Amino acid sequence: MADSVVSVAGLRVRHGGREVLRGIDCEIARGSVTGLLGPSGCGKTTLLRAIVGVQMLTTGTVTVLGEPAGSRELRGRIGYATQNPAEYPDLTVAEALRYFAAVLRAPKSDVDRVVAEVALGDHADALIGTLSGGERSRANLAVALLGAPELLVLDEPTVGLDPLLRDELWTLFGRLAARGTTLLVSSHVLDEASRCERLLLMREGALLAHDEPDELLRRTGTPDLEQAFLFLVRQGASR
Ligand SMILES: Nc1ncnc2c1ncn2[C@@H]1O[C@H](COP(=O)(O)OP(=O)(O)OP(=O)(O)O)[C@@H](O)[C@H]1O
Repeated sequence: MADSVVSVAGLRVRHGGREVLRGIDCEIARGSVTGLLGPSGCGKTTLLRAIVGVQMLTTGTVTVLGEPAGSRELRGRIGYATQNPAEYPDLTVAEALRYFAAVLRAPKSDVDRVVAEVALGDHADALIGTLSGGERSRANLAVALLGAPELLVLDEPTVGLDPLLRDELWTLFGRLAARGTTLLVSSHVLDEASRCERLLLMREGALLAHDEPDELLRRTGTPDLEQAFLFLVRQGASR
């Protein structure tokens, strides 16, 4: 791919004697929103961790922004929101963001920007320990947006959010991509897939497809992405 931000080749990862990534090859283009979709336990978080550079690889290579994943040079160029963030219940949202902005050497003005982007303005002075689940996941996302990283890796950022907030976040992802940010967003909700420019469909540690949503529907001859996923699973099973 001409301008690929992430390039994964022959990636295998074992956890406790079991192979959880079984030979992944994929490329992610600059300024795109790529959805990583698949059922719980299929290996999405392990793949994201490999891209962010915090996962031991068994074999294969992962290159990010031209550097091996995990390189020092990549610090500050990647934003990562995990599913289980470290939480600071005794800090307010703004205090926690000011702390992370200092650690990441992001400008102070970033705090107000990211609070507005995740629509947490009314809760900026609330203690994190008092936030609802959805507010907490938006605070977590705000940390990943500090410093305007080139690549954003978001592990299930919309879990527990109501449909309106989910829609607002997907609109934000589109806006960030339009500015040139590359986003890789995992989800196990297939209806979110239609909001992505490209999809990585995953099952049992392998990629079933790496396509645009429309192309996937055309290729499988199915009316929606859920049916397309089932078609690909059954096709794989019958081989
Ligand atoms: N540190 C670990 N040690 C042993 N097994 C692990 C470890 N981390 C993950 N696994 C296993 O690897 C598999 C893939 O896990 P992973 O978290 O990557 O899946 P996932 O698709 O992100 O799931 P979910 O959507 O539920 O978060 C699972 O079977 C999980 O139990």
